Amino acid sequence: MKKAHFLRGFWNLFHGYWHSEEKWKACGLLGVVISLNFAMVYLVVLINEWYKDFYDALQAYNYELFWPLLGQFTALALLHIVIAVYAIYLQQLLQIRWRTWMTKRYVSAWLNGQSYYRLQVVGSDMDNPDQRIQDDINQFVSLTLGLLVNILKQLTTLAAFAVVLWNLSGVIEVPVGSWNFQIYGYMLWFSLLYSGLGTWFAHLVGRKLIRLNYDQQRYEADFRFSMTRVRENSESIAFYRGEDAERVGFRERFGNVINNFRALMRQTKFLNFYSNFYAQLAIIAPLVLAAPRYFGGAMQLGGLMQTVSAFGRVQDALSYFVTVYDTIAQLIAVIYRLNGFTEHLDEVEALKPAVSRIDGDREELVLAEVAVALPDGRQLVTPCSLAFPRGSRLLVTGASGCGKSTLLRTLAGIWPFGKGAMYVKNDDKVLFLPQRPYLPLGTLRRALCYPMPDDGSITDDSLKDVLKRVDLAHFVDKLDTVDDWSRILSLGEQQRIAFARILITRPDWVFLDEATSALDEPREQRLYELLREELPNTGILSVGHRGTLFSQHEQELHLEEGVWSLRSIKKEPQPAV
Ligand SMILES: Nc1ncnc2c1ncn2[C@@H]1O[C@H](COP(=O)(O)OP(=O)(O)OP(=O)(O)O)[C@@H](O)[C@H]1O
Repeated sequence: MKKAHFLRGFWNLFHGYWHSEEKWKACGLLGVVISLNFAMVYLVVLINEWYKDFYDALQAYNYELFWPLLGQFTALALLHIVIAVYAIYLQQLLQIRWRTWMTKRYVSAWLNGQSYYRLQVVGSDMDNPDQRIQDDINQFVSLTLGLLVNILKQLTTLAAFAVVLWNLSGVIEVPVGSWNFQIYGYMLWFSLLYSGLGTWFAHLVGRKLIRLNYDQQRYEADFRFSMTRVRENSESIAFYRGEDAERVGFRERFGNVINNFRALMRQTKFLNFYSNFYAQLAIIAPLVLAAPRYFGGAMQLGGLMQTVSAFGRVQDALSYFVTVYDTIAQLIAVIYRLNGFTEHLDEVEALKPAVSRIDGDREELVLAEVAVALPDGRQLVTPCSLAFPRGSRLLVTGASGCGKSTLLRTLAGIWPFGKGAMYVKNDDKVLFLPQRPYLPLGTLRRALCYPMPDDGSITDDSLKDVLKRVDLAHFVDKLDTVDDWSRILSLGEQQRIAFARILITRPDWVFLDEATSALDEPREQRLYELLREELPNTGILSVGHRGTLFSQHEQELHLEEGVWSLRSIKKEPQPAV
């Protein structure tokens, strides 16, 4: 990612929370966290001064100062402990608030306008939205806050100890030929040079980690996702005895995880060699540099110890960017992924529904020039204009793959390719039933009421009554049983639950996409008759292949190679009983 892209990407993700309704609380909390960190730096400066007094007292065998100085240290250390604990606690508090805010935003963007579905339709869901929301937001918030607070803390440390080091360094004379150069604050210059070079080398070694970290997360998520799919489709795979095929898939995906991790290990090894070497060298460097002044008598033991400690602090502060390289690499990868996800969400959000619902005062449902296309622009159904009176029944037929389900998706407003309008009466309820009903996790009551909340607004008696009507009387005592109902109920039973939902919702129009495909024919007939008795004014549009469906409908909309035709269905005379 280019630097400008990275900065823009960072800003896109960062600024929202800090301009939100929570901004004042967030700024207040951040202010306290930063102040506590500054206080810690101040205490470390005091401890550094204490070093001088303490070692000078030791060198002078001054026992009278020994205990008071230890007492002073204890007080400083205790204060430091309390501040350090609260600095982290409050930083975590800010982190959880920020994460909550961002997660809410992303979850609602993902759910709004059926983006979760559209991402799949346009093929952009390859990159695991669940991981973006659950893991990447968390990482973004914790890494950003950590970096922000630490950078400020290290800069303050640098400034404070640069002054200390400058004052302690004195002057060193460097003979060059016949000249004697006097260098003021030479220890400070040396530590700046040392860390500057260190950071640059770390960049050379560490930059490959950015891409590798990004890929690692992606490969891990793909591997996890492939296993989730096996769990979700366990029965089909077990019937096919598809274990070997799955094993091959797992091996490939896990192979990607491992190969990338090996590359990551190699690169991290180089970086670790380098950063450890760098850190060890930083221990002896100040001793070597201060030695001439100490042995020359210009500095006491206290001064030497204070110098070593101050050099270490300046060193730590400057080399923060060396040790933190890995974190920055991770943050860049997270920013890259989250921005990619945001862009995909924006793209699908910009896709308007192909067919818009227009509310009016007509008593019928009217399709005006409804045409359906595929994502690549090919036309699937040519423009179609029809009117259905309230309570009428239309059967959509046609060869497999001709576009029946896609026509229903278009009318439901979830398919973004095509055009036209659907006119319905104000506030008419329209319900769409897919072939495989979705049953949420939880109680049977919740599955039955879905997508309405199971808040008790529908009485137990009416739920039980509906269950009996759709031939699920044996489940009436299980309304409050929590389970994965899509695993327990057969597909036919799930389809009967979906019919039960129609009776509960009482829509004005219902669109059924092969919603009885798993039922035996007598049951299918009974359910359609039940709808006729209970909801005589509800218009029904069904998609299906079965011949038995004809007797339940009045008209047939036949699709053939994108062209539609409408005909009435003649009722066969009923045999005399
Ligand atoms: N997301 C998509 N991207 C590209 N093509 C798609 C997509 N979804 C569906 N199609 C194509 O659209 C065509 C119509 O599919 P659709 O599911 O509407 O057929 P159908 O008539 O309902 O078939 P069936 O009777 O087998 O259920 C198919 O050729 C299918 O491959």
